[in-house]
Parts: sequence; structure tokens; C-alpha cells
Amino acid sequence: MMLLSLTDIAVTRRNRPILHGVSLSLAAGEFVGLIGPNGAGKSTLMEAALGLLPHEGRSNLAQMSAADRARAAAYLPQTRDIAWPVSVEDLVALGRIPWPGGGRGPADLAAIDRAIDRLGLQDFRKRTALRLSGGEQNRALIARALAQDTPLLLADEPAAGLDPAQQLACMALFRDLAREGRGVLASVHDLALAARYCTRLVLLAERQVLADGPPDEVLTDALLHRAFAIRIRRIDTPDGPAILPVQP
Ligand SMILES: Nc1ncnc2c1ncn2[C@@H]1O[C@H](COP(=O)(O)OP(=O)(O)OP(=O)(O)O)[C@@H](O)[C@H]1O
Repeated sequence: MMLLSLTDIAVTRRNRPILHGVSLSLAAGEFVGLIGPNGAGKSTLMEAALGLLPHEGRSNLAQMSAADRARAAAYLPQTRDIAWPVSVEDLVALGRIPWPGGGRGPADLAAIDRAIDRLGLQDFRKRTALRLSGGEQNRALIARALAQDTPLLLADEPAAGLDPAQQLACMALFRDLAREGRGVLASVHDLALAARYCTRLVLLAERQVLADGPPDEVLTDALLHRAFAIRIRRIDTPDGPAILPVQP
């Protein structure tokens, strides 16, 4: 089942073209890594897809009512703002607002518990979210997105600020969500993590999709040089490729 369908998306911000002719689809079972240089438009593409930014072209999500969209897709934005001194449990419960009853029925409580467990936040659930470390807050916000229990998750640099163990746990969680039949689109800067965990990579650069396919077909010398002006040294290990970016 197709969860995200973008056709010919174009975005202009302050008279500057940011994206042009971007088409992309994502089916249930896929964990798609969105890679590309700083400023390539990864966040812009997610915001346009969700209908949060004016754009040309067609996005299946942007066409939905806000209520339907909130049950179709959860979104972890790049800025991890927590506005109020709520407990972690209450923060995660906000993910249940789109569902009937708005948050505290048995199904809601089960979804909140599941999300807290999957992010390993059991010991934090009564703590004030604002008093957690940056990485802990990040995990609490991922848990909120998970509690929303949507078929599709859009996550903007979900592994940013996480320690190595938590980065692996985060990527493994998204891979597992895809295996369970959801779809995940996440922007990722760590090419090795992207190669190890994503089922597909989309390389955004020069305002367009430069490549879209299995990690091995996207992480080529020619494409990486064109997009990032780097070369990579790659060593294949039993745990997946080790990818070292180096100057050209
Ligand atoms: N509010 C804004 N007004 C005008 N231009 C913006 C605005 N936000 C972002 N841009 C521009 O849009 C372009 C794409 O930004 P975007 O944040 O989508 O990139 P990105 O690929 O997510 O980058 P990063 O890897 O640094 O997070 C950049 O050139 C940026 O300067």
C-alpha cells in the first residue's frame, strides 16, 4: 500500500527555488533514508509533503483534512521544542490527540505504554520532559510520534544528538517499524547508518532527486562526489558497511 505519494513537488522560499520536480513514493514496509547536503531541502520536502508549506505539485498527505492527516502520518520535526514543563508520559500522550476520545482510553494508554517501552523511557515517564538531556528529550519526542500510531512516520534527523548506542537503537526501531508494515521516511546524515538500516535511499541535491534506490546504488562515488563533493572509503564488515567520508 502506498503511504506517501509526491508528484512534481516544487517549493520556492523568499523567491528562491528550493525544490523542483520532486516525485517520491513510499510504500508500507519501507524505511526510506533521505540524504543530501545541508540546505538541500530535506526538511522543506517533509514540510511540503505534510502540507505545512506552500508548494506546487501533489502530495497525498497535503490533500487530506488535518484530522485525517494526523491519523495517517506522524512527524518529528528537526527543531525539538518542548513548550511546557509536562511529564514525559503526558508529552507522549499528546500523540493520541488525533484519535477518538483524545488520549486517555484503554487503547490510548496501551499505545502510550508501548511507545515509552520501545524508546526505553520507563525510568523517565514521571520526569519533567524539560529537565531531560537533549538526547533523552529527543527519544521522548520520538515516543510521542510513535504513540500517534500512524501508518507513516516522517522523522527529520531522528538520530541527531543521540549517543552511538541510541543511534543504533533508533535506526533499528525504524527498521522494525517498517518490517511490521509501517512506512518511515527519515532524513539521515550518517551514511553508514543509512546504508545499514534503510531499505532505500533518496539523495536530494541540486533542488531535485539525484538518485532513488537501494543503498548500494545511491552511495556511489560519482553521486556522492556530485552531491557532497566528497569521496568515501568503504569497508564491508559482517555488521554492515563502514563508510568514511574523505576529502576529494
Ligand atoms: N524559513 C525559511 N525562509 C527562507 N528560506 C528558508 C527557510 N527555511 C529554510 N530555508 C532555505 O531552504 C533551503 C532548504 O532548507 P532545508 O532546511 O529544507 O534543508 P535541509 O536539507 O533540511 O538541510 P539540513 O541538512 O541543514 O537540515 C536552504 O537553502 C535554507 O536556507
